[in-house]
Amino acid sequence: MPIHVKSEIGTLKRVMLHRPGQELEHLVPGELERLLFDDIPYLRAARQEHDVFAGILREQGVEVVYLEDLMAGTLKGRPQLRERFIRQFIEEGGNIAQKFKDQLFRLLDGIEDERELVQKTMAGVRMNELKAGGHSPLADRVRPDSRFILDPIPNLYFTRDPFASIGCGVSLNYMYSRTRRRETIYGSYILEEHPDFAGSTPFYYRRDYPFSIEGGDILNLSRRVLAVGISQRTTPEAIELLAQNIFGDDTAEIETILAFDIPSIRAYMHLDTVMTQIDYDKFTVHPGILGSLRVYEICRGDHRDTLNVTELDSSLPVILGTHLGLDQVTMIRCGGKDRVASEREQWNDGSNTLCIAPGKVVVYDRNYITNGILRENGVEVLEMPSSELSRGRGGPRCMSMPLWREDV
Ligand SMILES: NC(=[NH2+])NCCC[C@H](N)C(=O)O
Repeated sequence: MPIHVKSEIGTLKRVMLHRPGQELEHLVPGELERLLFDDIPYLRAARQEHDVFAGILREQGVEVVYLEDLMAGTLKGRPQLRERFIRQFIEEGGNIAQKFKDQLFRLLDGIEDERELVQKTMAGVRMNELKAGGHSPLADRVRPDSRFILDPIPNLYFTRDPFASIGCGVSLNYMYSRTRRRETIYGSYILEEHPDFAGSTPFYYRRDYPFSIEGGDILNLSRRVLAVGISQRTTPEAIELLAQNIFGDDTAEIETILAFDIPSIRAYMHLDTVMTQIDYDKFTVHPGILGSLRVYEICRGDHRDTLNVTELDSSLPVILGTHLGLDQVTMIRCGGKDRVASEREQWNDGSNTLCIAPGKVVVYDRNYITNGILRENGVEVLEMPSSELSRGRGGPRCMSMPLWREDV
């Protein structure tokens, strides 16, 4: 089995990352909001930070695989698949891409090396790269060279979101924003065509389903319990479909899905932006969600495809404790008691820790107050530099997709 993730904390053995590329250099001020960035990271420094991240993981015995390499490996030596990929990519690239689809195809197909081809699809294609001319004489004058024929995909370094490992299967997601939808094309080719994955991975969600769901909302609490955020990105309808598919798969061990209804705002974005598990009995949490959080328990219904849903009325630590079989669960507040620190560190993903073994996490160095509190609670904290990567509003958990964790 190529995927095996039955907890949030089991020793991490294999993880998928994406090293930020040219797509970040294609961010421009007028497009930041649409492309879900708050600033333009300095690519060189962002890559250095990312390499430190990968280095920390390797030092801890984790095998790091890169999205771009898996994708290139999928296409290698398969001209028909390669052609299908390019055509699909252009097809889903929006209206302007349709207008220039033949030129785009020639440009992309002309890139021989698979890895370079994949990186080019990520980076986007500008008007002045096409030798065309004359097709949009008015638009060309109004919006010259800087215009993108194929948009860049700058959020790719958040590999957590387009697909999510659940047990031995995956949820291949339908993304909330148009700007992130093509990210899941890579996942679909890798999972369906790469020799290491093809044929052995059950899908619990598919990218052509109509309701949005993103990996940052999916937490593997234990082999039997999955937590999913209802958020800006993930709809309750998507969670119902996910639940039906999981419960319909006899090989899946999950018996309960907890749906956490978190406020639908950008600062909270995904469940993992406000809560992550860091040890058997410890979680980080943004205090902002504690008051108003509603939690629903979803189990198999009495008939095929039906679901039983109950609203739980206990507090968050009690709910987590009950479902993990623990007497007590410690919730560590991001930023501690200081409200300013807690809002600031939450904004910079202080709660978004990547747990690589029980009680051992990778975090951003800039969230020094939260990191100090984690240490006081006996957690081993491995810090990575974070000036540039944090500008994309995601932390170490968002930047990693575990493929294999040891069982706990
Ligand atoms: N799992 C996460 N929290 N991912 C963070 C993704 C950040 C990205 N800029 C977005 O808005 O989609």
